Amino acid sequence: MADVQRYDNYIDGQWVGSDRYQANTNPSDLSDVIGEYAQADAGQVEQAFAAARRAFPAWATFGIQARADALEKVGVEILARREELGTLLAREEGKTLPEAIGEVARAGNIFKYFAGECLRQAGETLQSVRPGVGVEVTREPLGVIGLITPWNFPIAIPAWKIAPALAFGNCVVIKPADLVPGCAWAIAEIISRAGFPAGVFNLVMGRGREVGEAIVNARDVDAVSFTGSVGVGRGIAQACVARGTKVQLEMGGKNPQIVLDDADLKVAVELCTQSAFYSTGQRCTASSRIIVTEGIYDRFVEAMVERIKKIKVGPALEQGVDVGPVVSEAQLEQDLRYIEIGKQEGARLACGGERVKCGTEGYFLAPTLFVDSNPSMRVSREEIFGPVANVVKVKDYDEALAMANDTEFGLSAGICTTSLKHANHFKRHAQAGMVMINLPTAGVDYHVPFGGRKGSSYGPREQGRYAQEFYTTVKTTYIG
Ligand SMILES: NC(=O)C1=CN([C@@H]2O[C@H](COP(=O)(O)OP(=O)(O)OC[C@H]3O[C@@H](n4cnc5c(N)ncnc54)[C@H](OP(=O)(O)O)[C@@H]3O)[C@@H](O)[C@H]2O)C=CC1
Ligand SMILES: O=C(O)CCC(=O)C(=O)O
Repeated sequence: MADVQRYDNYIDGQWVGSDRYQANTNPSDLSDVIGEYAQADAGQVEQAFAAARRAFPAWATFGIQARADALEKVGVEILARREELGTLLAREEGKTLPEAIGEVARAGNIFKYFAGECLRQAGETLQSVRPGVGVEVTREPLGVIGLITPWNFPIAIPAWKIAPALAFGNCVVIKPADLVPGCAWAIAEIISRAGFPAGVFNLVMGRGREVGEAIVNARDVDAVSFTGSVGVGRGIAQACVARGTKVQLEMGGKNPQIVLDDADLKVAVELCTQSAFYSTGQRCTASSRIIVTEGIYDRFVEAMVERIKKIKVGPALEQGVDVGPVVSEAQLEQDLRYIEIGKQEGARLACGGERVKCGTEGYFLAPTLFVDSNPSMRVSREEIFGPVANVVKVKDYDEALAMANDTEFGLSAGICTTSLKHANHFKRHAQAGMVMINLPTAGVDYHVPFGGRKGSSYGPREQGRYAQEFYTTVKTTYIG
């Protein structure tokens, strides 16, 4: 471990070391240590907030051209380094290299998009109901924002929280997931050279129980944006609401993917494979709940199993690999536990279910499909967050729709059909924040709203111009 590089926190424009460092390990090859990353303590989190608070008044009124230029610079550099950063992402998280490069490109484009948003901020001018009085409605930054991000999108999710926060004039303290600090550190390093004043952006790495909680409970935090598990998200919401701190949560999903009798079978199989297994199923938009009408059910299951057998599982950086490893031992244990639960509940295991041996020691799991499941099984109701999906047979569209909506979540919902009538009806009646017609439930654009209903999300949407709802506050001015 002698030549493993150490990476520090970034506070008030300085790289700050720690007495504790955590190894960042490659889930495709446990002998590969990417680096050692500083673990912040509560004192450093406090310093980061104090620096952000000091920087806020000047940043809030910084010229919009200079703000846009700095964000544009970050986006351009991320895009220029997409292969290098994609390799880092694939190493630390386990996405395949093409997926990882795609995610890096998404992050670069997000910074460029929000560079443009700096210049597009607009208000409204109205007449007052009182003669001779004018009314203006404008938006202002909130102050200092705490950002807590998960491991499954190590660069895109930090980007889609950092970029709007800074674009709209806020200062930031971010804690990335301890499993994958490398990409967030790389963003911080780029930001450190892009022209932002000291204290505007701060990176504090470490465990959620320590650094995450210190962010949520910081005296100086004006708002918290979180993506991760339902349990942690709800705890953060309670702490924030108790203090009147604005909060935004993106959490789990149990996204339904309906396949109707009239679907194009090839299209249906391909998009269900994408939804369930690509990115190792580790997406809150993944679909592990495939609902199929009885006329196509047998043909669908047979074709799906054939397709899954062609999926190549292996190290994320190996050419031709479709599905990389599970991110960690804990997540692998969770996936295997659900596979056992599915078997005990009486779902039929059509393929997968076991670990896969590759040339390196890593957390490889075969894409797993349960069939003949029923909707009350835990594998049909609970988020697994791995390459594990199950298929349920229904009579017709009406039953499929009712089953799709019968969940505590509401992030993404998909339908595969050639019927315009059913597609239109589903678009209107699916209880989800995002609806996909003849497309996988996962895989979203960066310039349009992202978020869900029910237990999946809380607070305003992320991404695109809708991001301003969370990152700004509205002021109404009356002019006599
Ligand atoms: N919706 C989504 O996009 C995601 C959903 N999940 C779901 O969550 C499950 C568990 O994954 P996991 O990584 O443990 O998710 P967590 O919710 O634990 O982690 C998300 C982020 O929150 C931090 N965190 C953890 N505990 C606290 C806390 N008490 N206060 C403040 N921040 C905290 C984590 O820190 P750290 O991990 O560094 O300790 C991480 O940065 C998955 O199996 C999946 O079902 C997971 C990831 C993304
Ligand atoms: O499907 C996508 O493109 C985004 C998914 C996502 O944001 C998540 O899993 O947290």
